[in-house]
Amino acid sequence: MPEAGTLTLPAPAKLNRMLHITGRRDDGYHALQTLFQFLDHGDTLTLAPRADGEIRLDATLPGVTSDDNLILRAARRLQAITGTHHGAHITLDKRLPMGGGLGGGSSDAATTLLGLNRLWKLDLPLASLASLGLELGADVPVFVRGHAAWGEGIGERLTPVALDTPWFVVVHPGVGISTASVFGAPELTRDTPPITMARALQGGVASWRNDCEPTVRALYPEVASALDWLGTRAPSMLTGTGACIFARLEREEDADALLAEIPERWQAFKAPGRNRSPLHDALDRRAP
Ligand SMILES: C[C@@](CO)(OP(=O)(O)O)[C@H](O)COP(=O)(O)OP(=O)(O)OC[C@H]1O[C@@H](n2ccc(N)nc2=O)[C@H](O)[C@@H]1O
Ligand SMILES: Nc1ncnc2c1ncn2[C@@H]1O[C@H](COP(=O)(O)OP(=O)(O)O)[C@@H](O)[C@H]1O
Repeated sequence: MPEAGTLTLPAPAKLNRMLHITGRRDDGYHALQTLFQFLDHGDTLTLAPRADGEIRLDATLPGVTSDDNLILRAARRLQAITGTHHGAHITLDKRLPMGGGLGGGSSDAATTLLGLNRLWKLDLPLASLASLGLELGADVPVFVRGHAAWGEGIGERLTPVALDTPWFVVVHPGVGISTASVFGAPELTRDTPPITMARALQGGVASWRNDCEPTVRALYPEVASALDWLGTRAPSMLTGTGACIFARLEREEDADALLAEIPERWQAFKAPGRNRSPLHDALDRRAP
């Protein structure tokens, strides 16, 4: 039995159903236009109260010290800005590949912010948690808001949208890609003319593409061969700066059939798309 007051919450993955790079800001960050959608698949966090004000994290991630872990950074920031005397013991069940373009670290941070807001009875509004989250990473606000969204700026200017919700097969081609390395590549397309959200939505899935894809293909041949392989089975794309790619399928049976065919050297999973984050569904099910 979990301890009274303990919260077990999902930290879902995101997909970028399309991603355009429309420019570069003075601080070096890239201006994006993107459609974010959630998957019903991700990490799980367990948050238990601690009376002594300490924050402890049980999570060993390769290459990430506890102090760098976005979960601990999110918890400490929330403690600092609210001055709360509460503490927490946080456990992470990590399922999402790191640096996969699925936003796992950002989602963990958002689940920490919303979960501790609930556990510590802070009652901070989503807008405050989203701006706090943005300090931790460009992808955190969409996970805090919890709606599929048209994202602009560096992904923090969000307009909720309802996208099609097919099944996806997500393939990890086994290479790690750092977001900074893709955004730093000289050959990256950075001048896609901005479009309106209405045009992106009207164009529909056949018109959606990811501007990072040509650069990632060139730098990471294994991602290129996974995209070529998957693309012969179903419409497929890169998410974020990779390394994960995803195929879109109408039915779960189609996803199962495709999964059965994936070459053993690549990891893969299936999940349905969601326009509302499974995190927000879980919090609603546990009314305060
Ligand atoms: C590209 C996207 C699209 O959803 O996804 P991922 O592939 O990382 O999941 C995100 O915008 C990524 O967001 P996130 O992963 O939070 O990025 P951050 O940690 O804030 O940034 C890492 C580094 O990438 C570069 N960066 C990031 C975002 C951006 N719009 N322009 C950039 O130039 C910066 O050099 C930054 O220091
Ligand atoms: N809790 C966490 N989970 C995953 N990555 C984390 C976490 N905390 C910090 N990181 C760092 O953030 C980087 C980006 O992680 P992630 O969000 O999984 O990938 P992406 O931004 O490509 O979607 C990781 O490579 C890792 O160095």
